[in-house]
Amino acid sequence: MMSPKVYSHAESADVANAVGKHVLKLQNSALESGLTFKIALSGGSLGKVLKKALIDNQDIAPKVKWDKWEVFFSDERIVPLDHPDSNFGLFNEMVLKSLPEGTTKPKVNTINESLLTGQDGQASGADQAKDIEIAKDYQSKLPKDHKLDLILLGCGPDGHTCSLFPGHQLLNERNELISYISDSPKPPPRRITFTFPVLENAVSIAFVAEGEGKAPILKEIFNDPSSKLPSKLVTDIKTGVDVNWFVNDAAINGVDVIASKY
Ligand SMILES: O=C1O[C@H](COP(=O)(O)O)[C@@H](O)[C@H](O)[C@H]1O
Repeated sequence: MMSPKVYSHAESADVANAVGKHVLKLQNSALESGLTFKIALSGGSLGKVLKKALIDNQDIAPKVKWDKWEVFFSDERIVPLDHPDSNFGLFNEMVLKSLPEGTTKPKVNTINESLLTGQDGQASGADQAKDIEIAKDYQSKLPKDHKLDLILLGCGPDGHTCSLFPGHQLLNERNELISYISDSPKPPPRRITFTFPVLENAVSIAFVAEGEGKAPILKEIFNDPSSKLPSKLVTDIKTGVDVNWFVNDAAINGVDVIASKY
């Protein structure tokens, strides 16, 4: 089993710089042996980090080979793509819309909007059959070997990652690569998410977590070997995935972990 590496910096800009350098490293290594770089993104606070790392950082931005990227989402909310809750929408607003004119856009795999029900897809009387169809459709977009070069993850204050929540039955899902969830404790309730078989098959996984608000959950993840939090279970994946954490100093204050600079 590879042990997770933790990279910590005091400032947010330095965390973003470290994330950007890691993305470039994985991008370049993927393109040495293949035609595309397959990366999965998350929502939440990651959007701002991606903008700082891939758009604003002038050392990194010119080295991103957007035309060779194939983008997936580690989880997505069942809402239209321009809805404020959409993880694609966040990436679009923060990153895609900021790409310099003339840049060839990456191939971005979104949920199939035509399968949404109700005005915003979250209408009461939600259609479970449709959610299953949306998950299956998204699963069909994954690479055949369901191998992603890099999965960027967040860690919620409750320890959730992707849309895998503490104690939820989806933590045990082994048959589907993409599952739907209709009872997410964090709104919106209807989502789709990667399951463990996809996470376990990645080349590399990188968590990004910042702020003192994340310190209590990082304490549990790193100080309590018996923790069953989703982010802990992913950190401890034993299939040879290279797992890294990119944090700021405030997030690991009091956490029993040896961190280095990237
Ligand atoms: O709901 C979600 O939350 C997690 C964590 O978000 P953060 O803002 O605490 O970083 C995110 O990774 C996931 O993609 C999103 O759907």
